Amino acid sequence: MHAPAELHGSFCSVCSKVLRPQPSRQNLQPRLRSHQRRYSTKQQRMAVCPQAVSAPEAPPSKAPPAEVTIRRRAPAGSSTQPCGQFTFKVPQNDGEEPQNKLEEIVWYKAKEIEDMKYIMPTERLAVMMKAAPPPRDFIGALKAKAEATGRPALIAEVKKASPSKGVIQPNFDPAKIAKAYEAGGAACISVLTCARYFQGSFDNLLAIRKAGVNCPLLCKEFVVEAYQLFKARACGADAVLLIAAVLPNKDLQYLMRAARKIKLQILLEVHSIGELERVLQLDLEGTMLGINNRDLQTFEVDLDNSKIILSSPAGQEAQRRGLLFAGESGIFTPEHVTHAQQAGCQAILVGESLVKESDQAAAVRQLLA
Ligand SMILES: O=C(O)c1ccccc1NCC(=O)[C@H](O)[C@H](O)COP(=O)(O)O
Repeated sequence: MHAPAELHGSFCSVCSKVLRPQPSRQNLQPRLRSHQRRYSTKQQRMAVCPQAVSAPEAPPSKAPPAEVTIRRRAPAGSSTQPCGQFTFKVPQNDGEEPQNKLEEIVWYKAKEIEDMKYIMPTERLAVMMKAAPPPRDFIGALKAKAEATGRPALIAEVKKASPSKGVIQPNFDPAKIAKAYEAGGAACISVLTCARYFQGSFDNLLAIRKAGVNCPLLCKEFVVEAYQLFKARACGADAVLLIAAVLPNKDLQYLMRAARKIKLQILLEVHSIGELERVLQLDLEGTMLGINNRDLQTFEVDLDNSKIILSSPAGQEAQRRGLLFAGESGIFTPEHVTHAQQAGCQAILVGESLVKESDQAAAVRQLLA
């Protein structure tokens, strides 16, 4: 099978976007601005992207709302990267340390994706994707459950370990856990696929889908490239997580379009008002929003985060537009579920409090009581 037309072409090794040959000066501006955001000095930008040498500086945009910036790391190895008609010089940032855990994870992803592509080139993945079972309506399942029960619908997470808690469930059988969640009344299942930081895997996604779990599946990954979307769909995912703190709007827009092409729905995660304001500028078709109560830099959980964000003008605007919200992280009790509901969430995403129990079906029933 051929990848969708838009996905043909070479990826820029610096910003992971598809590069089209000979862009006009006008089309160059958004990409330039994205590089300018990532590399603070002109000197750094020129080292990274030769286009920046010949093109004029982008005009300063309106002051952005305060939000987390995760820097993208250049691939290790050669100082030049061939990329279609272009050759990019990449900074040799050996010895530079990530500023926080999220940045560390995102930097590691570049290397991980390189290895994944070596093991399974995109062409083979495309064949596997074609053979995958048809996608199910993730957002529809949440809406239907919330309407039927009058309570937030549950996305129950298959999560063995996390950077903040270490191993949460040593007795980890992903398909068994997913079946228990379904039996307990979960509307959807989230599957962490990140191996290094969560001891997850894409094989877990595949195993859960093959075990006959009917709930739609979310691939919980730190997506920075379209390759990961193909992998998610090939392994039976119905939706995929995109994190606003990790991706600037240009990258989000591109990945969202790529996801729609392969019929993956999107859970777009924000954790600040600034991020919500920013993502509301995007085309959000086939997308629901998640509000993470966990600060992904400090790991601190504040259940009021959903309320603060949803009661802001941007939160009100999103609700007027009929967008579905999930409250994520730190939900342990039925009172916490009510708290999320009162904040305006029609769904909740819960991992630790359910997965650590030996009877996960009972844990789901108790949480939703
Ligand atoms: O869970 C973490 O420690 C973590 C650290 C860094 C980035 C992401 C992290 N978690 C991903 C999630 O968003 C949670 O797994 C999910 O919201 C469920 O949270 P919880 O119910 O608190 O397990």
